[in-house]
Amino acid sequence: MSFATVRSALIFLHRWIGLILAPIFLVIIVTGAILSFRPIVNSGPPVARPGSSLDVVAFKALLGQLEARGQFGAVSIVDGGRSVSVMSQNPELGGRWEIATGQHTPAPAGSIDIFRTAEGLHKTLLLGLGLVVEVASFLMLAIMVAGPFMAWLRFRNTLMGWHTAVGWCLLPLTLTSPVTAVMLTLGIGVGPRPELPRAKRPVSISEAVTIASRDLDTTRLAAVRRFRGGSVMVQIAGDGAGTKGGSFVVTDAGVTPLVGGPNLVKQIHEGTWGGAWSGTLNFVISLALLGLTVTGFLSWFRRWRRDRAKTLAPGADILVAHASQTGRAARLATATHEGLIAAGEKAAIAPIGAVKPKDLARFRLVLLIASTTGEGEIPDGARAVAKALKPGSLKGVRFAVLALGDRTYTHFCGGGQKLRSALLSAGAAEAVPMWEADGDPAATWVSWIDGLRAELGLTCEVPQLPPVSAPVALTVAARQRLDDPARGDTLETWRIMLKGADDLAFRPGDLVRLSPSDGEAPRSYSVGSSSLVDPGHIDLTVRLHAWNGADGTPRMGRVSGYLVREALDGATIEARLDPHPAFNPPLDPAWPIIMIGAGSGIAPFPGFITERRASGRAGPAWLIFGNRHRDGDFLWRELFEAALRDGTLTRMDTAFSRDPDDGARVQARLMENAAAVFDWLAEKKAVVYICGRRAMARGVEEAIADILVTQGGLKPDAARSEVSRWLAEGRVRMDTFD
Ligand SMILES: Cc1cc2nc3c(=O)[nH]c(=O)nc-3n(C[C@H](O)[C@H](O)[C@H](O)COP(=O)(O)O)c2cc1C
Repeated sequence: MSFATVRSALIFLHRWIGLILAPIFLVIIVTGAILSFRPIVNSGPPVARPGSSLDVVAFKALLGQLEARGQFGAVSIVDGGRSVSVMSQNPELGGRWEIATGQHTPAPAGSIDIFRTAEGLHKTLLLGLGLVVEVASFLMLAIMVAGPFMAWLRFRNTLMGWHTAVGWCLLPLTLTSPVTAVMLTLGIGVGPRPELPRAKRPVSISEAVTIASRDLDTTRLAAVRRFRGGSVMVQIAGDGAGTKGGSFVVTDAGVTPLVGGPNLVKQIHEGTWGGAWSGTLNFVISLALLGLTVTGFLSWFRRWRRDRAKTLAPGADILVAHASQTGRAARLATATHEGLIAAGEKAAIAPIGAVKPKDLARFRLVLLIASTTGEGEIPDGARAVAKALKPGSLKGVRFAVLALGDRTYTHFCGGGQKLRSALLSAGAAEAVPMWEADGDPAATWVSWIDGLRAELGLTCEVPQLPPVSAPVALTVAARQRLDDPARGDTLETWRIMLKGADDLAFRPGDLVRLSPSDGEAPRSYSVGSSSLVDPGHIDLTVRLHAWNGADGTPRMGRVSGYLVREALDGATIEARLDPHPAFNPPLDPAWPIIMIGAGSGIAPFPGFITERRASGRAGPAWLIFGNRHRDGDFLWRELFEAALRDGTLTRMDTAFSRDPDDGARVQARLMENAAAVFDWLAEKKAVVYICGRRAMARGVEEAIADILVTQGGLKPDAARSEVSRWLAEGRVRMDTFD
């Protein structure tokens, strides 16, 4: 059995035992805290009554009267021997009695002996449930011992952070209470009980005083109370001058001194071994235990509430799901959902990657709009879905797919096809055949909805769709080589600044799509500027795609070759400007972000920085950039260094894979800074933007999952599905290319 398996079993037990027994733990801990005051309150000098003596005859007469009236459990001599304090539930007996006159001062109405009540609750829950308390002590000890195996000690100012820190740092202290409780239950360290003479019949308190008078100086009587097996315990006070007091057990057969050294385990448990200060220590322990119970419960409750909030619209029976890379499928799904709701259907909407398979199975109909990315691949946020669906898990679910694609790619609508196969393998039934949209999907989408209405009897109002992307004519306004060719093996990369005829609306991360006239696949370039700062210019970072053909002749990518070699200053470029909301920076510039870019994947981030700086209230931002050489291709170096100086960037790390003194890639930089990355992810709730080659993005995704394992204590599977969920929900965003 691996450590991870043991650990997850411990986590499970810790959580569920803690939760189920929380009410009992709370009773035991709170009453323990109250009882810890007993040694503090009672820490005066030991019972001794110098000089005074009790009028035993009058005392016995009073006892006789009291016994005639009813039951009572204990009597103590107070007021220098002039009065007795009687403990009884019966208000006619409880309170003070003057011995000489027999005058009764009842205990104030409603008064309860707080320590006795607390003790009753602490030991038996006041319901005779001593066994439950004993079992709870064992389980409390077990979950406390399991605690440190669940998370390493790290200080974080969160509920769980405090829970872990208190659990770790005060462990030796907090363990004392349950350990001594368990020892007392098991009789460890308790020592043999004194042999007591057997009582033939129970004795009353007054009888016991009479029997005790034969052997003991009862004028120094301090207290008398009922004891085990029908006996009575008598406490005799010392005289403060040599004659010691003591406790004696009285039966009908005679008087036996209660001997035996102090029971250390009991004293530790009760905090009586050092008087007031050991009581105070016990109080601190109780507070720590209380803190652990409350913080543990509250963090579970918060997580439970968060998970519940994530449950898709509970009454819905139709799910409009989307798998979208650049936002089109998501926009169409939103419009579909709005149309269904407007027509009175009960529908929910979600990115399919964010829906758990068991939640998917809840819907009678799933309408999936899925695009394709890469070479016929499923969009990043939905990639995990295909793997997560188990055969047969979607029996009874019907689905319909609208696949978005572009026929200029080899694997037309490959993403939609793969997701369709995954749904079929999971046992879902296809309600209508899959539709495929080429290019702008608006018209196909409308026909698809018509088909759903006709074939499935769905009602759906089709809203007017805004155009997906706008054709624009852009002029090359300026060009600047970003790498340093003098360094040899850098990759030729250019900043190309484009200008529109009019002001344009765009955000960093949007895409400028260029379609070569010869039918080759279109290429999209990330916008590295923001119209919120300068609506007149679009900045691109373009790497020349160059290689040697089979015959050794140098070749160039159609689009990048055109941009870098042919479209010189003043040239006009026909393009489309595609919004890419999935890769725009957060609208709130104060939101923390981590930007990870490698090579020309840095393209959108100059725009992120510029937009956040212009807002005047940029939150924490961390850039991790990788390329070949620090000297040759640290793209946009001046801009980022200036951003570090002015605070727009909080932190910058670089990885130069071909520098002898570095050699690392961005993934390695993440792993080296795992604790900080975890802090940004888990505490700052940073959104992660990853831009670059697909392989790099996958490597970063794995590094993040590793960090959740090493820093967050997740199991590898759980960490991977957490990252998939983040991808689907937009906490981790990718803009990748091959
Ligand atoms: C980088 C990239 C790769 C693409 N690869 C394919 C592909 O292999 N097959 C295909 O049919 N469409 C492909 N497309 C086209 C998209 O699927 C299509 O534009 C779709 O409408 C985008 O929808 P989305 O915004 O929801 O991601 C690709 C688009 C981009 C930007």
